[in-house]
Amino acid sequence: MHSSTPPALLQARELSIRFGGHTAVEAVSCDFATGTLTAIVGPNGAGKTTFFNLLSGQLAPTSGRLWFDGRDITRLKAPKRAQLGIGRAFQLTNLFPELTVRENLWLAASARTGAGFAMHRLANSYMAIRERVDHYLARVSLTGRADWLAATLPHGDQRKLEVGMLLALEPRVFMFDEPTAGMSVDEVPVILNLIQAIRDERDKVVLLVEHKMDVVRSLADRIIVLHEGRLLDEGEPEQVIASPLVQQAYLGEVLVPADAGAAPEGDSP
Ligand SMILES: Nc1ncnc2c1ncn2[C@@H]1O[C@H](COP(=O)(O)OP(=O)(O)OP(=O)(O)O)[C@@H](O)[C@H]1O
Repeated sequence: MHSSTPPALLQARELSIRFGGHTAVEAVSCDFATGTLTAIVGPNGAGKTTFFNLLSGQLAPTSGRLWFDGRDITRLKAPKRAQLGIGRAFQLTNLFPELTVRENLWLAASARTGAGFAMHRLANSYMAIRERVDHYLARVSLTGRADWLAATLPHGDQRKLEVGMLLALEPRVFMFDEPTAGMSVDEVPVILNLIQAIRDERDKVVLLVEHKMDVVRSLADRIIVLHEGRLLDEGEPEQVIASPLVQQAYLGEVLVPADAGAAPEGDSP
């Protein structure tokens, strides 16, 4: 009856969603344990974004169940899941362009507190939020631009602000959807370092949808591969990427670098 390891923080069980006659995600079951960074990969149209939407609550499954911290959250909508601690960075849609960087972070930081109307509690809460905003401003290297309107930031800084807002929400599950998409080469390491730092804290679940295999290799402890809506394989990145089944699913998309030195089949000495 008693298992030695605690159950994973987030557990998907037989999650499926159909759009009309098309099953975009089919009976996907997997666990996401605290302290791990899982990359969700797969060819175009494999169901990665749809699966992410099922986890964050943007979509409700046709069948299956989702558990968070022992609670069945299958029917909870995205805002409620966010409140429980499932935070997702969207591609810039979470920013308020007419507010400053500091104000954006303030909104995220204050979303976690419920100070009520008692003055002393409000003052304490105000000071705590101010401290957190300063902390997250520094963490995403935006202290010097705290008073800029979000709309006027360069693209890379907007992405940093978005990660900062996610950090300020202090979730237990961090979801990143192609976090470096559209960023210039010199901006990419800043975002990757931030994600790596979250991963290295080892007390969060980090989920990443990512096409770039070098990013996956450098960050992920584990990969899950979706193909035609199904879970094709899961495990350690190098092992999964090298699997013939996964290679075949990508139908010629290059997953293994040219220097991997794979000999043709049947070419044994
Ligand atoms: N709202 C929807 N209505 C109908 N079909 C949809 C809907 N959303 C997704 N699909 C279909 O479900 C399948 C999976 O799409 P999804 O966007 O999740 O794939 P993906 O792996 O994220 O692809 P990509 O890597 O190209 O972003 C696709 O065939 C897509 O056309």
